[in-house]
Amino acid sequence: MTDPTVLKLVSSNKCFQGLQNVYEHSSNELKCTMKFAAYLPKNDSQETLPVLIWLSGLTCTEQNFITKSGFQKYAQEYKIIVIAPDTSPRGCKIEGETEKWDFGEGAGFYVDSTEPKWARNYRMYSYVNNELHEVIRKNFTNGDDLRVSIFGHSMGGHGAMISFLKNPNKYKSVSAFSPISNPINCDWGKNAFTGYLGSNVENWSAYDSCCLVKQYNGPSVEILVDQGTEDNFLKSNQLNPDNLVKACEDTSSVRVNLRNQEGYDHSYYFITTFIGDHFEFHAKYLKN
Ligand SMILES: N[C@@H](CCC(=O)N[C@@H](CSC=O)C(=O)NCC(=O)O)C(=O)O
Repeated sequence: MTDPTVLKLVSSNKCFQGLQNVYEHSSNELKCTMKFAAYLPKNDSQETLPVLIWLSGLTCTEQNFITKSGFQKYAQEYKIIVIAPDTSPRGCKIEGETEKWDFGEGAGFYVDSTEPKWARNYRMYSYVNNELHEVIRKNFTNGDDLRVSIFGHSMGGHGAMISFLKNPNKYKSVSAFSPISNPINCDWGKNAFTGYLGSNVENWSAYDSCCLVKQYNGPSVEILVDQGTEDNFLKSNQLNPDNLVKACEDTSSVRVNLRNQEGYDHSYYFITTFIGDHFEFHAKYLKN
């Protein structure tokens, strides 16, 4: 086994005084080489900075968020390290892995697969919530306790929500852009969960935010969700944010602040418009 915390620097670009870096490392969870992006704000103090993990959507790599969202301005302003991993293992030579854009490579759905064909490599849930935390602790902090929050877009917005709801002790806050809110009830989710988790739908609820809010036992939380009203994936019932709002009505400990943003679509033009609000939201929790 190689040490996943040993990083190779792939690229480094100065951006808003800090550095936008991309690293490569050998993942034990995914059994392949993975890339992830790390924005490191300029930090003249000795203080360990808090961390925000971004999870991207279907078809993305570690590049989409860092090249399209313009988040670096806010990461430097609030002095928050931002980590953006790839969305699946790559190059595992699994038959059919690259045939579809919404399953396999680029579409790990942030679950730990149980179906034998995928179970060895497709473990994005454990990669994000365990291995990546170890990598961050060893490389980007002074050994201090981690202060980490999590957010994401679409498949990654849902990945952020389930990561938080299953690990309230690991994260300070959570937010999402256009999340696939109820995957067990939409075509993308049904297809991916059948492939990764098998056809027994009872096994799917462990990775569905609408089911998880009902079992949530952490401290009271508010999830910030931004959703564009002109989002084609909203119109084709892949996202279903109202199901999440409804699921939260039955619990007192999870509240969703769903902001329907008039005229915006599913793209990074939407994300870049509201990314500053999400940094302001997370900074409140990370700095306390
Ligand atoms: N190829 C697809 C569209 C794929 C797409 O829109 N992906 C979104 C995330 S969708 C949910 O997870 C995305 O973030 N794309 C990357 C980008 O840079 O925009 C199609 O043709 O419909």
